Amino acid sequence: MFIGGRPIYFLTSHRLVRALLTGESGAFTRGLVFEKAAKVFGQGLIVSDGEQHRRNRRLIQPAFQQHKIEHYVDVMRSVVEKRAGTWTAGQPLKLNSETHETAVEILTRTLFRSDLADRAADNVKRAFPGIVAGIAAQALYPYPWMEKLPLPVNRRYDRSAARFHDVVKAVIAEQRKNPAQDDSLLGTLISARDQDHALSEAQLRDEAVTMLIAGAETVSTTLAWFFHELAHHPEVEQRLVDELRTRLGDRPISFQDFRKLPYTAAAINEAVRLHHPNWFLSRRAVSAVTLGGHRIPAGGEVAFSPSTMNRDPEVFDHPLRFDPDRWLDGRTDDLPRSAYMPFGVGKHKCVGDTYALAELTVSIACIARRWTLTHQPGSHVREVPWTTVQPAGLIMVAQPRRDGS
Ligand code: HEM
Repeated sequence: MFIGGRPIYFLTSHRLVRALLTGESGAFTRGLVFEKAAKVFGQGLIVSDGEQHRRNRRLIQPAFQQHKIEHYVDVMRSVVEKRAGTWTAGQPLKLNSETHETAVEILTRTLFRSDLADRAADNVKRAFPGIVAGIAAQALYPYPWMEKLPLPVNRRYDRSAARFHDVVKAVIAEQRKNPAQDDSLLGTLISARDQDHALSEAQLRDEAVTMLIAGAETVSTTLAWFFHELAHHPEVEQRLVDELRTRLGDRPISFQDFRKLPYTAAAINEAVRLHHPNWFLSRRAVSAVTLGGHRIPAGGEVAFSPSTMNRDPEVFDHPLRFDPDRWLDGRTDDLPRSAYMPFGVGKHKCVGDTYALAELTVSIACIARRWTLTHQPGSHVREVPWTTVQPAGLIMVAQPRRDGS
């Protein structure tokens, strides 16, 4: 395929994608998609490469250790319960907006110190739409000079990115004054040291912005698709709610409960498979390389689509069917390692994978025990590839769940 006259080598084989991501096939850097987003991500993990990436990744990883996630789970639960507590019976909900606002709120409240999170959350939410539209539009421009045109989408992107950076910078300055006793994600990044190397102020800003954007878009769309599927599969919903009720009773969910919820975990895994948020990821060849029998020149762009790979009929039977049991009844036990890589592999594997699964589990447990969500009559849901694959037109109606239903 071609974008802006530039050839893109599109991989459809999961084995080749694994070889690409693990470096087995030769050396690759981040490539087109990520470079386009550097205006907002700066040199954050998702954009950087080489020694800088390796060093920063080592410093950032501890912020996602289990004991940290256990603490974030309490924050996640209180945010979701508060948000779902504002819904009223029969209220139509633009579900993707609901899940997005909730995800942004969770990220700001886990990332920033609690006394600074409120103001930051409001400003971050306001800047988000302009950033998301800007990233998506500029990634699709056929020619780089189009980014400089005074188009409304470009101007709004610049303004929103500047606002986003200012908010994050102000919080960092505040939190750096008093790093002791700071158990927020940013606090962990501020205190992180590796042979006396610490993250600079600009690096802290880039990493915080990266977490906010990479973390909110992915989880929120997955969650919206999850409830879309649940509404179409009442038998799955019933088993899920039964499991949540039997294993949790009326008590609030904690990190320790996760392993007691195998059916919930399988349903989440199935939603991530069927509705993977990333439809287009890329790399660039450092030097000429042969991949799947094709020669890719130095500088050649190579792309792949997790959304499409996860629907490969050679890997998954009835790939378009939402079927959590496929993860429980042995059908997927012998999949090759490369066949299902929802969080990627290799040095750029998702740093927030455990965080993401925790957030999905907590959100589902809090919402599904309290509400039944059904599609608003007449609503027509479509997949729209944007920064993630969006569920356009997803309007759902909330009804309080009755005992036994
Ligand atoms: C359902 C949720 C999520 C999915 C499916 C997902 C998926 C992925 C994938 C496939 C990659 C690798 C991209 C590549 O190789 O080019 C990635 C990277 C990344 N993700 Fe996630 N992600 C999710 C949630 C999150 C969350 C919640 C955060 C942060 C709190 C996060 C932060 C990142 C970062 C920073 C990277 C870049 C890591 C690096 O390059 O070292 N993600 N994610």
